[in-house]
Formats: sequence, structure tokens, C-alpha cells
Amino acid sequence: MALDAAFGALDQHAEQLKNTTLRDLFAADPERFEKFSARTDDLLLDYSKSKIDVKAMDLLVQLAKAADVEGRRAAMFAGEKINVTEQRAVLHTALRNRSDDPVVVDGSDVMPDIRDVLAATADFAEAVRSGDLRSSSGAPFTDVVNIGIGGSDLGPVMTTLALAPYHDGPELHYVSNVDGAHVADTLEKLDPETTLIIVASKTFTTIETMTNARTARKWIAGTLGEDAVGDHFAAVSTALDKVAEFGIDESRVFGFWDWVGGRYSVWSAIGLPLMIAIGPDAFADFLEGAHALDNHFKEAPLGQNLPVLMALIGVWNRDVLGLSSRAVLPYDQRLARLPAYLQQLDMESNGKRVKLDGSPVGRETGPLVWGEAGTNGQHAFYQLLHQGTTVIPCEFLIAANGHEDDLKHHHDLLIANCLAQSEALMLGRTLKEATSMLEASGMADEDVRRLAPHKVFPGDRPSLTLVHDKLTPFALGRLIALYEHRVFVEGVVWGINSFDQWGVELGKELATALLPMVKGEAPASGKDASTQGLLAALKG
Ligand SMILES: O=P(O)(O)OC[C@H]1O[C@H](O)[C@H](O)[C@@H](O)[C@@H]1O
Repeated sequence: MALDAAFGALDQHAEQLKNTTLRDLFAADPERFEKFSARTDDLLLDYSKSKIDVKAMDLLVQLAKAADVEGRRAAMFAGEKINVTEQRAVLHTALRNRSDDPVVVDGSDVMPDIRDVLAATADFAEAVRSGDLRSSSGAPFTDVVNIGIGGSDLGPVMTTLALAPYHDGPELHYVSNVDGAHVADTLEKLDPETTLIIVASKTFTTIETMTNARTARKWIAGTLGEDAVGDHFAAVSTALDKVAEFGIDESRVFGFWDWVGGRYSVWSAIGLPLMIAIGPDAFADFLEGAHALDNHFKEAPLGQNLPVLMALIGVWNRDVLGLSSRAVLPYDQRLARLPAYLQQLDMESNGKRVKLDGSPVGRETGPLVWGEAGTNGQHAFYQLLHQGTTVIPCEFLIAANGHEDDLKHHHDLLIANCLAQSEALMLGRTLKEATSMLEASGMADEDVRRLAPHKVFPGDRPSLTLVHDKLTPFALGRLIALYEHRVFVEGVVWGINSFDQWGVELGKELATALLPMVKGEAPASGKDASTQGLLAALKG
């Protein structure tokens, strides 16, 4: 079936399903959970609370076939240059390839280089952790500051928090924002004598990172002397010449390659801060988890393939049902930064409006991704999820076990809350149910009539739930890879390039042009009236 026809069949089927609620679907089929859930090892995806039936899933799998998801998947793993606008391969999967299989780009196997850099980062991380690597005054490093932004920040930040129970190295800090408050607040707490700075930037040109790196350099040189700088800096980049210009010794520079997208780079040397925090062995488990999911993605049939299923439900919600956002709701405090991480992964990848050939997509593409850790979100924005006029598909994440063995009662409450939310969104509460509930409380009839509409929940609101055993390094690696491949499959179905990010360029260009005007070195003439007015308000 051609892609347009596959979409057409889905649109038609959605029309037929329009008047069937999730309540109806559950009432009609006691085996709905078995039919619409899938597993790989201890990772379970429950998609039964999505507005789908068997026919919708069949049509969605046909859509995936029509879009040649299988062919595109094979092309990605094989190192073909599927990032066509930048003429690059897309090989973050090679970074966590734990098999002996070669991965060939431009005729040569990239695995030996990957293994070399991984070994070098592991040696460096071990030396920092053990205290073998010393500061300029001979002290072991107690603190590490990673300076980077976007993909050179969010992955390490998110995973460092997620794996807090595995930390046994120096303390990690992250500086990303060009706002001087970020670097100032971070460095203020630290002793330069025992602080190591990692400058992480794929391009080594990003203005935020370079500005923060120079400020940190001044902080070290200003307190410990210019000669101390070399002992207190390391770098991660693909632009080794630019790192050398900055003055970081090449023995402390860890490279990666243009076929690693920034938002897919946590598996590369960009993961160095995480490796310093949890150690190379736990970092290897993290890679193993991602590799296991890569194998699942490659091998499982489309209808049992977790990232494919998540993508198809994503396309169904966004494109067929027209739901414009999705909320990521991890019931895990240590995944508090996952929504921010997924915002870059998903929205930078699939926030596109033209296809590979430059023609308009003609359908909806990537949704707005947002979220917050449960249960905090429940006491903030869930009101809108349950009773607002906008339907927002939710994605719940929960582990069967926490790390706090003596606080199991907390975890039971966490699970109960997580399940209650998806149940409430699905079921809702009818006017009849609200009325009888109020009547049963002995309320006067007039008050019942007045209050009942406010107690109605429309329900029929879709959600996915991901369950796993425990948030280990392996489980975290697997979870991130799951989302990466989900984004990939959605991008393939929409026919877009998920691996470039031209949309971030215009703002950068304009900021560069505005800087002399902000500094008062150039007139603001030629700017629109609003920009001129704002400049005047800020700079007088
Ligand atoms: O690692 P860098 O080259 O410093 O890039 C950092 C980030 O900035 C860019 O503007 C892109 O939007 C991101 O994809 C990237 O991760």
C-alpha cells in the first residue's frame, strides 16, 4: 500500500472509531491488555489505553511498511548517509555496539576508533575517580564541572541525576546557560584547587559554551595561576583543531565523529562526566542496555517492536487524531530531567515541515513534548489533563522497584498514584456517576445539580505506560535507546530528516548581528520597530 493510501485508510478508520470510547473498548474486550501490550525482557509497554483497536493497529503496521521503516532502519544501522542535508551517516548505535560486528562508513570499520576512545575515556575517568590524576597543587579532584549545552549537556545531566544511586566518584556540576548566573552560582560553591572542568562541544564554536569555558578558564588562572590551566581542563569534541587553539592538551581531549548527532551523543565521549560519576563498568552496563534495545528494534516483528509501537501510537495521536502535544510523566524523581532531554531528542529531530526532497510534509509532524516527574505534576497541571478542553496523550513511566529498600511504602504510593492517573484519564466520570456520588453524600438536590457538572471527567483520554523493574544503568540505556528509535520511526513515517536541526540557525545568526547593537557599538537601524523598542528599553 502506498503511504498516502495508508494514511487515508487510517483517517477513515479514525472516523469510524470516533464515537467509541476507551471505556467501551475495555468493556468489550477483557483481553485488551494482553492484545495491546508488548515486552522485551522486563520492559513492558502498555498501549491498551490508546484510542486504537485491532484494525487500527493493523493499519498502522501497514503504514510503517508503506513508509519502509524496515528498509530505513537497515540503512541507518548499516551506516548509509541517511542524514541527507548534511551528507552524514547516523551511527549512535555503533557507539554502543557491544558485538564483534564491524560498522562500515566510507569503506572503513569505525569500531576500532570507537573502542579506542572508549578505552581512553575509561582510563581518564578512572584516574580522576581514583585520585591518580591530580590538580595543579597535587590534590585529588573532588568536583567536576561539565560546560556544554544542548546535546553536550542534556544527556549527561539527565543520566547523572537518573543514576544517582550508582555515584561513587567526584561530584558533578553542569553549566550550560550563557546567563552569567549559571556559571557564577556553580563556581561560587567550588574550590578551584580541586575542580576539574570538562568543555564539551561537538563543534567547539557554540557561543554559550565558549563563553562559559573562557569564564571558567579565568577563574582557574585567576586563582591558581596561568600554569595551572592545563591540569584543570579536559575537552570532548569532534573539532580537535579548535580544542588545541583553546589550549587544552591533546592527551586530555576525547573525540567523536560527525555521524554522532549532538542529541544522540551521550553514548560517546560526551558521556565522560557520567562515566566519572558512576565508573566505567556501570557506564558499560548503560551501553549494554542501549545495545539490547538496538537488537530488539532490529529483530522484533513490527507489531511487537516497542519503539515501532510507540512511534505508531505517536503518529496516530498526532497525525490522525490531531492531538498536538504529549506529556512525559516519569514516576521517578531521578528522571526529573527526562522531559527536558526528550524535548531536544524529539522536537529537534521531528520539528520539521519539509520532506527529504524539500517538499512540504502536508501532514502534522512532531508534537510538543513536555512533562514533569510524578507525583509533582499531579499537584500542578493534571487538572488540565483531566478536565481541560485539550486532550493531551500522556506517557507514564514507572519502575516496579525503587532503590530505597527501607522506603518501600513510598514506592507503593508512587505506583498507586501512577496507575490511578492513567485509569482516571481513561475512565473519566459521567454526569450520572457524579450525581449519584454527590447524592450518596447526603447533599441537597439543588447543590447536587449545581456541583455535578464540575465533578464530571470526560475521560477517554489516551495514555501509554512503560514499566520496568528498576532504574539501573542498563535500564536507563535501554529506555533512552527506546525513545531514540521511536523518534526515528516517526520521522521515517513522516518522510522527514530527523537528524539535522536547521531551525536553530536563524536565531543564532540574528543574535550575532544583534550583539554589537546590544553593546552600543552599532546602531539598531534596519531592525523592526519592536526589536528597536526592546533594545531601547533594555539598553536606554
Ligand atoms: O555540542 P555543540 O556543538 O556545542 O552543540 C550544542 C547544541 O547546539 C546546537 O545549536 C544544536 O541545536 C544542538 O543540537 C547541539 O546539541
